[in-house]
Amino acid sequence: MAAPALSLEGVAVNRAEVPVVHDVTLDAAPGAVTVILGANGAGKTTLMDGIAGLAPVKAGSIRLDGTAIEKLAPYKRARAGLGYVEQARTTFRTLTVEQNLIVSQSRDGDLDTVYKLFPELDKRRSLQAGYLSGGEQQMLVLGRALVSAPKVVLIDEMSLGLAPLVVRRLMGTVTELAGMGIAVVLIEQFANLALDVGTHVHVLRKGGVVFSGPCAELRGDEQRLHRLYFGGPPLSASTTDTASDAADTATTESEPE
Ligand SMILES: Nc1ncnc2c1ncn2[C@@H]1O[C@H](COP(=O)(O)OP(=O)(O)OP(=O)(O)O)[C@@H](O)[C@H]1O
Repeated sequence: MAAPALSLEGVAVNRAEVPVVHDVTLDAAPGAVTVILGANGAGKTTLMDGIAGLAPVKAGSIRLDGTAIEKLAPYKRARAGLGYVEQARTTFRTLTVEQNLIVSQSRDGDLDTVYKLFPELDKRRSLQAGYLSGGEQQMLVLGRALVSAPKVVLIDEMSLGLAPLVVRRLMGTVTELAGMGIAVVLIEQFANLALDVGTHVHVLRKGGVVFSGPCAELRGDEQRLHRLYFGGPPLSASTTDTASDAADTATTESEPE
């Protein structure tokens, strides 16, 4: 694997003084999609907020291209190359599509790349963002992350409330972002869609990582995913053995306390 663009070691994140995420260690490689899965309330958004500086990191280290960022203000993390596509799908509704992109643009950011990726936005450059459809707004949010010329993009539940066709279209875009050399970290409610575009996956339960391994190992295995999300009796030895044999990189699976 290439040297990680984003590297977390022993990270703990609080919400309103309450410990939510604990001891998370993971890497995200440039040019790859790293998937974070877990049930509602597992701590996925809290982890993303911790990485972006919107929730306090109480322990551990977060490195972006080798530089520690866990103590930096959110805007400094953004400047260092961290893009964050939040669940809230925020745009400046009264600004045009183009103005929305310009306010997020960094010196190295390129609007043409966004318009090429999203011809829908190209056609609506002069339209106020508030008039865009849900899918187009999500494209604009992704576009805003892209014009900041990021090394890493965190994407939190971009499919929320969107039609399946639009979600598939956006998943294709995620692959294209990785193709540009960006390290993408993807949280997604539709686990199988995420596992299709991802290379590595980490499953969170009760704020801790209970599985880390190749996406291929969990793809299509609803039973195993369900057990990882919610706990339960261990799978039969033969099932576990087969899955482990298929893995081409290290897999770890553990139970939270
Ligand atoms: N601002 C907050 N103050 C206190 N507790 C919070 C706050 N935000 C989230 N939590 C709690 O932290 C835990 C993790 O929430 P989080 O949103 O990170 O989970 P998630 O895995 O992203 O869930 P979902 O898939 O539903 O978005 C939950 O128990 C939640 O109630």
